[in-house]
Amino acid sequence: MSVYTTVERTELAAFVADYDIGAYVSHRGISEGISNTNYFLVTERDEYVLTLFELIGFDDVPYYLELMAYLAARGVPGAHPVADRAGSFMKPLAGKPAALVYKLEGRGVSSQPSVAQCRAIGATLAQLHLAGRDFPQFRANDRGPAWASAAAARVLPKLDASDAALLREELDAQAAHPRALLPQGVIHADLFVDNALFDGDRLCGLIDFYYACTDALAYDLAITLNDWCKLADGTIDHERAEAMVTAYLAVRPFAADEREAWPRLLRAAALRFWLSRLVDKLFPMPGELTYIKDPDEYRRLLLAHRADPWQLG
Ligand SMILES: Nc1ncnc2c1ncn2[C@@H]1O[C@H](COP(=O)(O)OP(=O)(O)OP(=O)(O)O)[C@@H](O)[C@H]1O
Ligand SMILES: N[C@@H](CCO)C(=O)O
Repeated sequence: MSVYTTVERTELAAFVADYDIGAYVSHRGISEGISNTNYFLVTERDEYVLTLFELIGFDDVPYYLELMAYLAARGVPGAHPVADRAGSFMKPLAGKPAALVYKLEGRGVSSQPSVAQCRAIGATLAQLHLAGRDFPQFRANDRGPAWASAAAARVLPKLDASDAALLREELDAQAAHPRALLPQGVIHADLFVDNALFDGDRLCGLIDFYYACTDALAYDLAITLNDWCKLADGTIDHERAEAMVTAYLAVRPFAADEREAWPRLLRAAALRFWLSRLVDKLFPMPGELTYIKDPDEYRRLLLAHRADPWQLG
């Protein structure tokens, strides 16, 4: 359920009147999604998604919306925010930061996407990285190395000896090769299967840019690959993975240092979600909107990448 803030018809009709999008017709809550309140909104002119940000503050929301507009203007298929008559993408609604984006066609894909879908995501991620190169704003990764050390300090006392050793070893291995030295740019940072809409094998667009930041570009491909290409047993489906990487590299070839770092980046990406899921599981926040996903999925993936490093030829 993802309607945390209820908005009444009259309130929304007044909100819509600040935009040049035709008069309010109807709205209904969207059940998918975890962090924000989302509604489908119909006006006399078109259909939109209205998001009320539950966990992101007024100061932070504009970065994401301006990035989404910037990427969409450069042809990256994805959610495109709508500006109000004053030119702003964000407006307060029910005391929360809120935004309208154009509704994309398509629907979410299954947890085991097709090879063609993986290829489309690889190519589009590379396109996003190229399009974002000159985006003028910088945002540090909230889930970067400093966060990882702090998160590890919290969870380590609660892990068994073997998991604690794995976590310590992996953090040390990653710290010895800082990703900050690799080519940097805007990354999506959470391009999981639930953040892309497809019509069959045709990609309609990317959504949920709310972890986007500046970080190593190749790391973003590693995050994406881990989710799109993982099998239920925690190993990687090589056919899907090859398709995604080949499609990415055809648009944006890796530099030599990215190729060398690749096996380590796959581990870094697995570590990041193992850690965030561990924190959510071990320190559930009463009343907080956290849906707990299985940390073990990512521990298994980390172990698989350590046992079978993928060296790019
Ligand atoms: N631009 C869009 N066009 C069509 N549908 C959208 C769009 N944006 C969001 N949706 C729909 O709304 C659902 C929830 O969106 P989203 O995943 O961004 O939720 P969230 O709560 O903001 O994020 P998260 O799930 O990461 O916490 C999506 O699964 C999708 O069905
Ligand atoms: N994609 C994340 C949750 C939302 O960021 C995960 O699966 O752990």
